[in-house]
Amino acid sequence: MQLEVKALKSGYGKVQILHGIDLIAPAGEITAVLGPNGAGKSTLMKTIAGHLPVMAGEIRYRGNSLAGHTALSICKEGIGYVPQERNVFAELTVRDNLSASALAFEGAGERIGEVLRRFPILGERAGQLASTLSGGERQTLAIAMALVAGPDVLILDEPTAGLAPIFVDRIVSWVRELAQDGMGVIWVVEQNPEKILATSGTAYVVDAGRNSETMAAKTLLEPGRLEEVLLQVH
Ligand SMILES: Nc1ncnc2c1ncn2[C@@H]1O[C@H](COP(=O)(O)OP(=O)(O)OP(=O)(O)O)[C@@H](O)[C@H]1O
Repeated sequence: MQLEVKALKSGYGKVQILHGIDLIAPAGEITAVLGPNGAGKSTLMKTIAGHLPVMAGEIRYRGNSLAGHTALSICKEGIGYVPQERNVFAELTVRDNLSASALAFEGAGERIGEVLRRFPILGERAGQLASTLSGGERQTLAIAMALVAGPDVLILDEPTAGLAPIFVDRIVSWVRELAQDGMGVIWVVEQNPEKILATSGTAYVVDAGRNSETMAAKTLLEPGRLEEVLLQVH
């Protein structure tokens, strides 16, 4: 069971940003996506999640094409998406954020307790407004909200950007556990990608809306390799 993107073109209105992206995200693996600012990484994630229309190409999951599906139906197919920004309801409590996320999904209410146990940091703050959470706590809540829907694939857009190292470690290890349990994960990596690259399968480098290079993620940990790959794209 894998998610497959083929020759994907997409953008905003008439402005085309992706010019034919290929990517495969297998179950049970973390697939890393990296590239310079403005390369189109978030645009790719938004398109897979159904927040932007497919202009051309394909997104296939479980043998079905997802093109033309709404964001909600893609979520119901089992693809969870945690956007980079505005990913929680600030004026709701932690528990109400999880309940809101559960509304559209059968059986999701029961997963709230499970998620609160998996993330004790949220269990302790269940009655607290999301606006009062730290950056790391908020990001944990955003991931937990996606998990309440019971996804098989999780798309994380720079989930550890700007977080304290302790939260980076926690989130990396939670996500690693999810992948070990069989979930497919697409992780858009940020400036300090070593921790996630060390535990990822394939890394896709994107530049100017196109695939630039694809390699085993661990090879990017060789001295100087990451800089080399990212510099080449300029
Ligand atoms: N809502 C929008 N309307 C028009 N253009 C947009 C919109 N959002 C992003 N873009 C443009 O699309 C291009 C790709 O942006 P995108 O956010 O996908 O890049 P990215 O690789 O995720 O960058 P970053 O690493 O900075 O997050 C950029 O040129 C950006 O200005």
